[in-house]
Amino acid sequence: MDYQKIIEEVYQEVQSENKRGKVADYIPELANVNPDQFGIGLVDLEGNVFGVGDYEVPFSIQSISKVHTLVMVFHVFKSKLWSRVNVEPSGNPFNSIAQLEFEKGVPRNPFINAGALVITDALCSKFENPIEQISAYINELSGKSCVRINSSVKESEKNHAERNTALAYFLKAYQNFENEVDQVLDVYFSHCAMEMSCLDLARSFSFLANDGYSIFANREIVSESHARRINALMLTCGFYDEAGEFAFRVGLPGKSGVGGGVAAVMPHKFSIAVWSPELNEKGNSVKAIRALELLTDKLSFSLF
Ligand SMILES: NC(=O)CC[C@H](N)C(=O)O
Repeated sequence: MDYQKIIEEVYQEVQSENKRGKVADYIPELANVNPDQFGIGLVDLEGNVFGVGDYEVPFSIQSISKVHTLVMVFHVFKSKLWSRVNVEPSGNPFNSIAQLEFEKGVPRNPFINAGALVITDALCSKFENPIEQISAYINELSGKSCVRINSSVKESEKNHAERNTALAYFLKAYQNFENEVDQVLDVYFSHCAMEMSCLDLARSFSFLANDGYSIFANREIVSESHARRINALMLTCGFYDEAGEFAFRVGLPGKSGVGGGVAAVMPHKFSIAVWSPELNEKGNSVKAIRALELLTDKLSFSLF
């Protein structure tokens, strides 16, 4: 399979269609990125890498980091975690407050903000220095030291943290939050403000395409059955209230972030990350989703 040729074709087609969206500005620092950037990085299970466009430019991974933090806790907490977070698609925006109250403080899934805050809280209970642990973990998955926390993005989000702070206090009111709200939010904003390139991000997701074994870390990260469950969660919940649409159009487990990135896996074949900062109204990258749709069309396979 000539992945390089295929992603170059996809890149050209998406560029010529030039579908536009709007860069996230509720985190003001994110609005300062050049909206024309666009990159695709793909890694196969032998470790061959393929890339086109801005695939080596670091960008803000935002909610894609929720997959890494979930994996860290999945391993440690096993089934106990699932009394604190559900595994159902939310059908609501990622920062919905109404749904959390309606469901009595148990978030729908680990990828909406409320669920990710529970996961980050669990990491704070487990580790003395969670930020360092998360960075080291992602570096290990990528097989190199590539994670950098952009402190301007972190501070920018901290200064506009009303909704996430409200979600954290709601969780605390329902006794689903063990640590101090400010401490957990600081760790959460830090992992959202991590920057990586498409290529390094694709490397960090490779184990999910490979039954849990990372060829970059040279070890089993999670068991084969856990890898299947994490992929199921990405397929059903990875794109918030657009998860159905992504499964319909693309058909791969994946996760988006408001920095404009999408990471996805084709089990037993490859992992891929696509980045373009302009978003649709659901907070997902317009060009990244289109690129993945064209890719699975050209490959004539997806999960289905
Ligand atoms: N969907 C996202 O990428 C949201 C992440 C962002 N840091 C937030 O908490 O709002």
